[in-house]
Amino acid sequence: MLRRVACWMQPSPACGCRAPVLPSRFLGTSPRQIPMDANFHSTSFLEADQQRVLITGGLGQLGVGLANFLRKRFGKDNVILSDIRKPPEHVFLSGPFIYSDILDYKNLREIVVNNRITWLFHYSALLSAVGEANVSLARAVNITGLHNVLDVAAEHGLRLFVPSTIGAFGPTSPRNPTPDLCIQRPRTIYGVSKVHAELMGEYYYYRYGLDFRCLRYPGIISADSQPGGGTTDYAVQIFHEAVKNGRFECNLKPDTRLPMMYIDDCLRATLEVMEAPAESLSMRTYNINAMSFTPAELAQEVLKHVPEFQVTYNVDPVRQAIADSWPMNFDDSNARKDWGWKHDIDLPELVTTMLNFHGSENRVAQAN
Ligand SMILES: NC(=O)C1=CN([C@@H]2O[C@H](COP(=O)(O)OP(=O)(O)OC[C@H]3O[C@@H](n4cnc5c(N)ncnc54)[C@H](O)[C@@H]3O)[C@@H](O)[C@H]2O)C=CC1
Ligand SMILES: CC(=O)[C@H](N)C(=O)O
Repeated sequence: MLRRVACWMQPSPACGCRAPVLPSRFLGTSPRQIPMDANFHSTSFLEADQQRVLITGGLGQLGVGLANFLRKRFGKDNVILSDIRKPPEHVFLSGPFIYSDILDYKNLREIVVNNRITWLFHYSALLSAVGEANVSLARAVNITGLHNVLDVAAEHGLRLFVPSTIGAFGPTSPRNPTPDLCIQRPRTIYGVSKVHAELMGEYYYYRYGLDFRCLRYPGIISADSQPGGGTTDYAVQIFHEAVKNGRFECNLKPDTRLPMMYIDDCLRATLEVMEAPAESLSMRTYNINAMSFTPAELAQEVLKHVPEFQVTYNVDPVRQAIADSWPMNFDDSNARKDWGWKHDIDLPELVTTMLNFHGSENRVAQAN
């Protein structure tokens, strides 16, 4: 018995004992358990080169950008965006879109089978602030939904990417900097569900051989998509308001320091870790980082381009309490060492890029 348990505690089944079996719900109506090496989902070598990708929760801040990015790599028709919301026309016309509710296991399985999916990027989630406003929904989507995704991925031999977050740490974690491995006792349902995702993914890797890969993202800043209800949202909204109104009311205190990243770096990191050779990964979950700033520092940088810009502060106590428990700086040295992670965009380039985007949008809007 002890020998069997020890087998799935090792990353590779080198000990010569039986391959691990899949959890029982993989078997549909059959009571039998099928060994993982049964190979009933085998693909030819040629097919294995051409990934077929599914993105869940793809209509949020990050999913459409990820789809565009992956379509350049794998071809438009090989990347399917999915969500429970109705896509805007430009997204619907830009490539395959499908309805997928991650709480519906059979629907998820049908999509994976019918589309011969090989890689799954699991983006569906309720973020930190909306999660606190609706804990039971956050628990369902972020935890039960994850279980469905893990099972489908393990059953069909998918490579699975699940993003985690700086929010997976809490007030008892070291905050400046926060290493990959340390105490994780988050105080939000979002953070708790992400720690759960990290641990379950790692467990499925050791137990069932699931190729689970996970990055802890900092707050992500994007120009052409809106944030979905998080604590770091201010760092996206500030640019829109600076260009449109010349002023911004910030819901965090001026000295609240958080790790942040421009979306292009985030999406590149995501593809890089998915393409990294398995032997280069010493862990299944990595911190990634680019920059770290406070609202006051960000406002100062914006002021260099918009001299009349004014910031006021009207602190949201829920978001402030969350931010005060999160990392201030993120230690991503393992990602840099293992698979060569390197960010491109620092604060000055971020501000120029964001203001240029919103400036040109504004000029187009005024001209029309
Ligand atoms: N945006 C950020 O700053 C960061 C994001 N992340 C993670 O990256 C992922 C993507 O983030 P965002 O795009 O910002 O999130 P978002 O909140 O903007 O989008 C999440 C999407 O999930 C969908 N969704 C909700 N319930 C669903 C269900 N039952 N079935 C299928 N889809 C459902 C929503 O309709 C929404 O389009 C999330 O897992 C998030 O935790 C991690 C750290 C930072
Ligand atoms: C950092 C995140 O995970 C997200 N943007 C949030 O603020 O909830």
